[in-house]
Amino acid sequence: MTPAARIAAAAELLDAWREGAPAEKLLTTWARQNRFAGSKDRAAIRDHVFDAIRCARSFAALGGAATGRGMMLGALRAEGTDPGTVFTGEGHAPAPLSEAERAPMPGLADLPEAVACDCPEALEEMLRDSLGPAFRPVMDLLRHRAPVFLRVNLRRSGRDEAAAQLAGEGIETRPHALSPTALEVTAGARRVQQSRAFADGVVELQDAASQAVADLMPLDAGARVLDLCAGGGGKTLAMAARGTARHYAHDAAPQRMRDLPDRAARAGIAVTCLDGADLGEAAPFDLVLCDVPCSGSGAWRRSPEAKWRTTPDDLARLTALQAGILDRAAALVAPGGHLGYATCSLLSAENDAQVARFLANTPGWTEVAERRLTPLDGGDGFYAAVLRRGDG
Ligand SMILES: C[S@@+](CC[C@H](N)C(=O)[O-])C[C@H]1O[C@@H](n2cnc3c(N)ncnc32)[C@H](O)[C@@H]1O
Repeated sequence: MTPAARIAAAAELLDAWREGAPAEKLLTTWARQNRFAGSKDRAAIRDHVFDAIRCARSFAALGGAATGRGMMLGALRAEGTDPGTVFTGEGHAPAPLSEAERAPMPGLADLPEAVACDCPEALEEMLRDSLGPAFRPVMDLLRHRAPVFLRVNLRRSGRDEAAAQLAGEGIETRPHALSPTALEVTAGARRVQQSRAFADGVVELQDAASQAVADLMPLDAGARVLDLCAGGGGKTLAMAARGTARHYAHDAAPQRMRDLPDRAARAGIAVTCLDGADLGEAAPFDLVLCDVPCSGSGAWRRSPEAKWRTTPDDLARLTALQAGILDRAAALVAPGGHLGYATCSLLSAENDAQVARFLANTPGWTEVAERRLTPLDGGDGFYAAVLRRGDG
């Protein structure tokens, strides 16, 4: 496919996305229906679609229309390409520009701030309140792709040795300050999952800020640790690689943990998965981590659709769910033990306000650590707090 044909395909997919279809599903269906497209075409179209979703508001404004065509026009203008050189109507290129589309359009600097930085209207006030002076730089970063990070499994290798092994497989990395286990991939990211280092459990794909959250959790030798919202087990594996605690994982949707046994085996780690009925019997734990469901606003670079589709009602549902999980988790912690609370959200309502509510309503608990990370720190936005239960 020519570059212009890829843009035409992306514009059509973006129209369907604007109607509410999930981008991933649209891309899969498109690939199935257009078998002539090679892997490079599919990757380029995917990049166009996700880049445009990250910047949906500004690209539509720069392109003069909230349509797939408008967004791709805006994308070209944002990168300084004259859209007339692509929208030619030749071959499979998009139809030539209309007179209105050829008229001078505003530049990014002329747009209102919230449009220029692709802030969702529904959450603008909350984001401004939560981020304060970091609002604009954080929102600007969320318009771009996220870096790829690896977590080095210190049970298998040191960070420098892992970097050298990866370099031998054509994957260039550099250490990242967010965690002693974090490597940022600077070249060869697409090779990671086929690499020997990955197959042997030397490295896992994990955002550096997610690693920093796991680092914050207190793990004494022999401690019983429950990851209450384990999902795929990213935090469980990161914690378990650190020491000699005993690790348990649970998720309200157990199918989300289906890959955890294989990932744990690859990493040389023992994790016991518990269903809801087993939890009470296995309690109490010395540490319970609740990495709760949230808006995902800290990870909008990776999952940009949520930026436009999260409503204030969704947020109200999420904060109620988070409060319930925190209360339930607290009951599973042994006296003198710890409760970890984590989100990948930038919003106070899901973060410090949630912890403040818990502390105000639950006597006998104190906060012993807190970390707020935004993409300005390099990784995704994350919040983590560690609370200690009194001995009494
Ligand atoms: C943010 S994800 C966890 C990500 C995971 N800890 C990781 O690092 O890969 C939140 C998880 O919480 C689970 N969840 C939702 N409600 C829950 C509940 N009431 N109790 C336990 N888990 C719940 C979801 O199924 C989801 O897998």
